[in-house]
Amino acid sequence: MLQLSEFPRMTTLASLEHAYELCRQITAKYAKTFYLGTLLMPEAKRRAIWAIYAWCRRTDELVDGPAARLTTAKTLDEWEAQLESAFAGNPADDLDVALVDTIKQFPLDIQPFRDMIAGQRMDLYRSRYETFEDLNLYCYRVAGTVGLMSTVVMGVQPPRSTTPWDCGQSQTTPTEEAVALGIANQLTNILRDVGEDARRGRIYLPQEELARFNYTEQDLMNGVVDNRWRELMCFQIQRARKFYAQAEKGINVLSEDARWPVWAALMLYSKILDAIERNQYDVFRCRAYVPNVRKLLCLPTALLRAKVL
Ligand SMILES: CC(C)=CCC/C(C)=C/CC/C(C)=C/CC/C(C)=C/[C@@H]1[C@@H](COP(=O)(O)OP(=O)(O)O)[C@]1(C)CC/C=C(\C)CC/C=C(\C)CCC=C(C)C
Ligand SMILES: Nc1ncnc2c1ncn2[C@@H]1O[C@H](COP(=O)(O)OP(=O)(O)OP(=O)(O)O)[C@@H](O)[C@H]1O
Ligand SMILES: [Mn+2]
Repeated sequence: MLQLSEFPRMTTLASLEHAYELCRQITAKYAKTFYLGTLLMPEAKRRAIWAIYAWCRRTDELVDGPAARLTTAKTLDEWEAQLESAFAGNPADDLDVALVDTIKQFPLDIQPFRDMIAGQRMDLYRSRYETFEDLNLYCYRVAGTVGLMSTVVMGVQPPRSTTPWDCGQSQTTPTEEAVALGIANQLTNILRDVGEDARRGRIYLPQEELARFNYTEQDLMNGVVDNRWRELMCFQIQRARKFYAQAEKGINVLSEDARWPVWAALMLYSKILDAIERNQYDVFRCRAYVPNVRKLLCLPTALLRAKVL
């Protein structure tokens, strides 16, 4: 379990190489889309993203994984204490060895990590969201934060269009765009998993919006796909796309070597929305996914966008 031991450590921790390898394996296993993106990055950044991914995944698993029913507020407090230790340079386990190294290599701020834990706390106590404002806060916490963490690792660089006399000016980090991509991804994830989540008692779609489209919780539980549902989904998809569009504007401010992976991740994840439309919004009976060939076919376009946009 994730409990911090009160006793001095008796076992030795993994080597740095092994710790990063474990993080790589977790990313490759759980997130094919993001893993593909990380393979397009230089080694040092890629390893750091794997370490962050492994930490985010572990945080998510506490409330979403197979042992989630054992998770209490205290578990999350202990997890936060373990995070504080990592930021103080003390790894509590093998995966933390990589995280501690990543924290040394990149100027990461602890706040987005804390905010993500706060997002998982919401999942522990909350299963309904009244307005989009409420849902937006949840999305910032569980996913916008990933954008903030990743941006620090990827770094910024002035866009190519910058005139020579601008050189040397400090580049502002595209914080809002990074958060927007996290939110876009999370909204996509919510739309794809609507049926699965409802069966687990969680409804992320704002209550206010269900009511506006005259679609009830009971309809959701029964997987009703009719005009009310299609119009509701169409509205949700348009909103997610606005967040993707906002995120796109920040990509050319990132370091050149990060632009291709981020374009790739953005394009691949947003294609899940296209898949939902192709399935005529029936997220209850058909899982919306992007086939591997389609993912690969996206890569040259993503590269082109990274080079010219
Ligand atoms: C290529 C790259 C830089 C990727 C970042 C990878 C990373 C560190 C991901 C962490 C994801 C994670 C485990 C988050 C925990 C909470 C959670 C589950 C969020 C959902 C992710 C989906 O993951 P999952 O594997 O569960 O998906 P499936 O359900 O299995 O399909 C989320 C949807 C959120 C993911 C959010 C991001 C990856 C943020 C992206 C933003 C950036 C990389 C910033 C880019 C910068 C600019 C300026 C645009
Ligand atoms: N190329 C595919 N062919 C057939 N089924 C697929 C394919 N991709 C995904 N699926 C189905 O969707 C499930 C999970 O897909 P999902 O889209 O979450 O992929 P993933 O591997 O978790 O990567 P990511 O979430 O990062 O896109 C698979 O277990 C499978 O049922
Ligand atoms: Mn997945």
